[in-house]
Amino acid sequence: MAKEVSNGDNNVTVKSPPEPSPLRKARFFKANMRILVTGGAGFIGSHLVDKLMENEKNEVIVVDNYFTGSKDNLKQWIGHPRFELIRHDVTETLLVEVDQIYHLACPASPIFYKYNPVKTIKTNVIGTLNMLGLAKRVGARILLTSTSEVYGDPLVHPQDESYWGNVNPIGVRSCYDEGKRVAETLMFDYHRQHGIEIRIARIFNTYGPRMNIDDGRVVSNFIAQAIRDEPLTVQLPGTQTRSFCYVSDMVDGLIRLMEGDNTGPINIGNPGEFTMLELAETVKEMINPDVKIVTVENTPDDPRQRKPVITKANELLGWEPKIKLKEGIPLMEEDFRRRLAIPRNN
Ligand SMILES: NC(=O)c1ccc[n+]([C@@H]2O[C@H](COP(=O)([O-])OP(=O)(O)OC[C@H]3O[C@@H](n4cnc5c(N)ncnc54)[C@H](O)[C@@H]3O)[C@@H](O)[C@H]2O)c1
Ligand SMILES: O=c1ccn([C@@H]2O[C@H](COP(=O)(O)OP(=O)(O)O[C@H]3OC[C@@H](O)[C@H](O)[C@H]3O)[C@@H](O)[C@H]2O)c(=O)[nH]1
Repeated sequence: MAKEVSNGDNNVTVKSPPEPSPLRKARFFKANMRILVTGGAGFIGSHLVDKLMENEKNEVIVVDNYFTGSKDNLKQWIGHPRFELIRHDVTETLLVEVDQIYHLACPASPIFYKYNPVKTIKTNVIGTLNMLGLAKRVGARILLTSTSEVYGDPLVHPQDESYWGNVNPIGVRSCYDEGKRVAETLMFDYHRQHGIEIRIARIFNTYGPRMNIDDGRVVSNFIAQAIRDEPLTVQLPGTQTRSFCYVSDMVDGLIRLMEGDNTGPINIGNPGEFTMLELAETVKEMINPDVKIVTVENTPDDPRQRKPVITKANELLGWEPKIKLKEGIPLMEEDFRRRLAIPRNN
């Protein structure tokens, strides 16, 4: 039977999704939602797990290969009766019975995704194919954490979801940004061809506690450098911009998207836009006014500007970010100081 599903802009007719497990309708079945989080041992994934575990009706299964994630991020849940942790690589098939899949597994920091680009693109393509196959078999709804990197080095500013992007298909970032673009394509093909219930979030730069200290992304770099009294390394020209979203706002947006009726893609990010020099100045002023700011060489294809239009998230999900950069930095500083064992002097 055909069903109308909205992608926010226009309605497309798709097949009904596969039937969910009969257990969901069983009379004596405990009304738990079984939720799979791939990449759940990572930065955003572990915060998402914390939020999902707050609901006593949720059972959460995390699969992760620990490439950039860590069991430490989930230590409060290990041994909990509603929680399960599986070491698994999403490029291999997975057989579990679940109702929802949050598919996050993929290295996100440029230094990590460029480390083994063939593995990164396999994770994005084969990994997403495997998770869609699982969603089809068990009738689960699946959410993909896509990225603002699908807009490449954008020629349109700020970026809304109708922009198709300006991406180098053969560059050093392509394993990630083209990988995510194919992952989005696979999501829509499974949706149209097999009626899978899909959700696509285009995440803009997100920061917060629990990021790897040596993750390599700009906010974690600057905060760790300021705490260690090392120069803040602004990559040239320094006028390139990003828009930074605090992780609790991100998790709220992802859950709203999963629970809502729209397939997306929907931008989730904080429209507050900063140059990298401004970010360095802010971190210096807030954490260590004596620290030096130096400029260093950049890497190829670094996007020159990025800022989300979040009208869709606002209107369709009732979502907007709450935490400003100047409120988020101290929360991250506290976490980094604890992990680095470097207390504030004053
Ligand atoms: N943080 C951001 O700014 C941002 C922006 C846009 C999109 N995203 C997307 O959000 C998701 C999470 O990002 P994050 O910042 O938490 O990164 P992260 O590196 O902290 O987390 C990624 C997790 O995926 C796991 N993983 C990687 N490859 C895997 C594989 N083949 N099989 C199983 N697990 C695997 C890692 O071990 C890690 O735990 C990613 O899909 C990323 O592309 C993040
Ligand atoms: O030490 C640093 C690190 C980075 N930078 C600059 O900071 C900007 C942001 O770089 P990051 O490495 O934090 O992240 P990018 O925005 O390039 O990519 C990110 O985009 C969104 C997600 O999909 C991923 O988390 C990641 O790919 C770049 O312009 C980079 O040149 C510095 O100036 N100094």
